[in-house]
Amino acid sequence: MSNAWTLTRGDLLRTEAFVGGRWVAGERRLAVTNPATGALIAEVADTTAADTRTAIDAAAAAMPAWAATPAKARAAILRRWFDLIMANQEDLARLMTAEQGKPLAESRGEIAYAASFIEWFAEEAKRVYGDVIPAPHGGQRILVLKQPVGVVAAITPWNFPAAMITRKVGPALAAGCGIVVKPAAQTPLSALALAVLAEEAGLPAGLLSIVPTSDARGVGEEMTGNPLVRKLSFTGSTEIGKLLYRQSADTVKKLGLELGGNAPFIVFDDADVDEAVKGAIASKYRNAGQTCVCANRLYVQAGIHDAFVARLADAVRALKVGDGAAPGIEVGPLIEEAAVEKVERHIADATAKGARVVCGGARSALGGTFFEPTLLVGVTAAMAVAQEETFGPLAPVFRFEDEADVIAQANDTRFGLAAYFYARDLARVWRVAEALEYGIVGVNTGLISTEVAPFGGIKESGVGREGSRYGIDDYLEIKYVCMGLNPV
Ligand SMILES: NC(=O)c1ccc[n+]([C@@H]2O[C@H](COP(=O)([O-])OP(=O)(O)OC[C@H]3O[C@@H](n4cnc5c(N)ncnc54)[C@H](O)[C@@H]3O)[C@@H](O)[C@H]2O)c1
Ligand SMILES: O=C[C@H](O)CS(=O)(=O)O
Repeated sequence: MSNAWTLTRGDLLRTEAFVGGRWVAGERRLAVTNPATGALIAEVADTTAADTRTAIDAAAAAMPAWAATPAKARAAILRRWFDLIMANQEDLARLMTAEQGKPLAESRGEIAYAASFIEWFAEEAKRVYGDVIPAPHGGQRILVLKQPVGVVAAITPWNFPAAMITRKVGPALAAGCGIVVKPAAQTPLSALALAVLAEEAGLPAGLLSIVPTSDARGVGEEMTGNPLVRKLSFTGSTEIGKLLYRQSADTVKKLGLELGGNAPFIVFDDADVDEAVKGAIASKYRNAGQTCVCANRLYVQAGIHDAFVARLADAVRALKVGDGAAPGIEVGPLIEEAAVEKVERHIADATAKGARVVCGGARSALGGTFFEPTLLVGVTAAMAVAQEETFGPLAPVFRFEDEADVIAQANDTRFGLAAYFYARDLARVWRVAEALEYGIVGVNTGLISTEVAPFGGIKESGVGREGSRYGIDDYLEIKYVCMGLNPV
């Protein structure tokens, strides 16, 4: 590892791929660099579609014994994995900050969040209940069984290199499935380290594979085309989600799609302004604005607009930008140059159409992919930020007059993942929470991420839910058994 850190457990920095229970070096290598410094961290095995096929075959072979394992025994292995992840939280956080760039405090938080899905689904594994239904005819028994869906393929993004993986692997293994994971090429190290600990926890060989690759298209085609794969779980952009949706049609796979967002963040006149500012900072600038549930549009009612903007500007200016490995850093680098260019494009488009920069607005003097936390006012629906997901540290503020108007504006998007609003009038809270067309609504809070709640979007933000007691359903098939008791 070529940056300043050392790991307590050096074996957590794995560069081989984990394929069908074997660590394989592969013929090609994939470079992993630190977005804060540009330094090479490691070169990992660059796997192929053939490796993915091998992993799928291994998962199919390992599944029957795993599905036949008593749920309590499966749960015990998942629990041991949870314990190992938490025992190695610091090393895993350092790896994550090195490859993804988020501040170390956020990485520690993500490791705990990622582990919580393993803990949660270890418990859910023991509660996969069926039904016995009163038969309409005598001499019959009607049963409903729930069985594992089959081999699962997962494709995950770079912005949450651990949590987006355990949010899929947890329920898959709990349900009795095997799973093959293709992490983002930018952040494979966290995924491989999780596999080291899964193996240590006693997960039987073949049930989990991690296939880093520079050939996302080829591996994706294997995952979506291989008939042994019965479910595809994807987290990433809506554009790629639609592509994978189409590719999965020929083998009629179950799909879990966690896609892009365009979250409105609405502040009504009766809001607690200080709390709203705290929520806006938490929602907008977490992971340098690179989360699917980041506030993407801030709507502020006319009566408190100026007071809110002034206090938000003070808070934005106070954010500490730098290498996430350094103490006290709150905003790290963006993942790559293209991400910075998108933020610049959104700012240029907005200011050209009349918006004003209150603070930030340009690349950081730190250079590289660091960008100044930015606040714009005078933003309108005619600007790109109104319809496109910025995925960077840019907060565009729209002024609004009345509730019906702002709900119409907030819902005027093809996305429907997360929305937030601050208000204290109880009738308004109910009206607005029910009127917003989103899978997730935060009321008087900017942070909604937890394993106990169903996470997912509507419209072009996706299909299905992850986490919560609902999250295991998509990894199960329902079988109806009609049992005649009068043998002919
Ligand atoms: N809804 C959610 O829970 C959620 C969570 C995180 C990120 N996201 C979204 O993801 C996007 C940012 O992440 P990203 O840049 O990694 O997204 P992305 O869609 O570019 O990549 C996501 C994953 O898909 C893979 N991929 C890319 N092209 C592929 C192809 N042709 N076939 C198969 N796989 C392919 C990538 O290698 C990566 O592993 C944003 O839109 C964000 O909103 C959504
Ligand atoms: O980027 C999307 C993730 O799902 C964010 S989180 O789960 O809300 O932390």
